[in-house]
Amino acid sequence: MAGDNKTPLRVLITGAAGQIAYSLIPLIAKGEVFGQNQEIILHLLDIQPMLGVLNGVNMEISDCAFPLLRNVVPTASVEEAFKDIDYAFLVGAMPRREGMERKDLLKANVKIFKEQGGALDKYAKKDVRVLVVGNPANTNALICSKFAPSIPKENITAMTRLDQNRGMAQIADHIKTRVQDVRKLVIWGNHSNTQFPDTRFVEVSKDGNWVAVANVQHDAKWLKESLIPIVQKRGAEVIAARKLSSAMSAAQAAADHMKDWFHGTKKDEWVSMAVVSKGEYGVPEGLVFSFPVTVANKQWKIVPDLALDEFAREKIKITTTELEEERTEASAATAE
Ligand SMILES: NC(=O)c1ccc[n+]([C@@H]2O[C@H](COP(=O)([O-])OP(=O)(O)OC[C@H]3O[C@@H](n4cnc5c(N)ncnc54)[C@H](O)[C@@H]3O)[C@@H](O)[C@H]2O)c1
Ligand SMILES: O=C(O)CC[C@H](O)C(=O)O
Repeated sequence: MAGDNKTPLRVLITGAAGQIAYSLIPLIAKGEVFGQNQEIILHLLDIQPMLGVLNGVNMEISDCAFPLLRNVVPTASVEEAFKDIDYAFLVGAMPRREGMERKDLLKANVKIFKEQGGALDKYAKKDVRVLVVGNPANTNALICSKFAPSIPKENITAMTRLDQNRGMAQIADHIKTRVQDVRKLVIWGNHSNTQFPDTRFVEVSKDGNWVAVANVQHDAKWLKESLIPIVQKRGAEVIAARKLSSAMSAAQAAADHMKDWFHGTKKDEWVSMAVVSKGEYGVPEGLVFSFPVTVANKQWKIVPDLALDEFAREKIKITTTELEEERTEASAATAE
């Protein structure tokens, strides 16, 4: 039976009246993140002017009759939203629209994450695990963590899983296989167009064995050069086509990120998560940077000792520089 013998998890989604939340709520409520035996209490935060819309979303949640959903707390109160939460999806922030620069978002959005960092610190459980989705996600996570000193920095992560999923789907399509037969694509750095989708470790399942992509029929130049800008620019391409930021795929990626953090990664599987750097691979300490990780017992661990060639080092430097610049801008914006 759904939820047997388990205390319900309190799961917060911010930006709950928005596009991404609309796709994310059913994934969580159906047990696709925390499992089919785990009851959930959903905390749904949005801003006061959106409470009418949030009420409509809540009516639809009720009409879905989700067996695992014990309760819903729709609110515009930060205190009520963050109270005793176990997991948080911090989605609520302004998305970029056509014609806007990504940097336009930074000033407005980091202030939200300063406030929500404070709320995590004050109201959430001390072992709360947080995924920041709202852009600029890496730097928002850094700011959130700065204002939540009582929460372990390892517990505040940002999302680059959408970039990983995009890249894996592109590779599967290119070499004409199934996406589940591709693994170990690594996203390094920022969730932005400076990110480095690194295909050097990609493996493909062939006749029941995992083999290096180099050993299967593929176009090496496409894999090394063309895939990178395709993944880097995919978000902008979706905005141009939809006139709205990606939402269904972002929700799926958020669910994938949290599911792997909660349940752990499969043997020999790597996933990309933006996590606090302790200097790994020469990335300055404190930046929230996307690395390949494995997860066990709800703890992520950066995959160690991967060789970086000149090409990789150069790409990692570009995205590192952008994140350092964002950190400086965000610190100034949140000091105001
Ligand atoms: N990391 C990623 O891969 C990724 C992918 C797609 C989108 N995003 C980002 O996710 C964010 C949300 O996108 P969306 O399409 O859902 O946007 P949306 O505009 O549809 O929804 C955002 C919601 O957040 C709410 N909000 C604003 N300020 C808030 C606050 N202080 N507290 C709580 N809620 C607040 C808004 O009222 C709105 O309902 C954007 O910043 C977008 O750029 C990130
Ligand atoms: O604003 C952007 O360029 C990207 C929006 C979103 O993060 C995505 O990757 O789809």
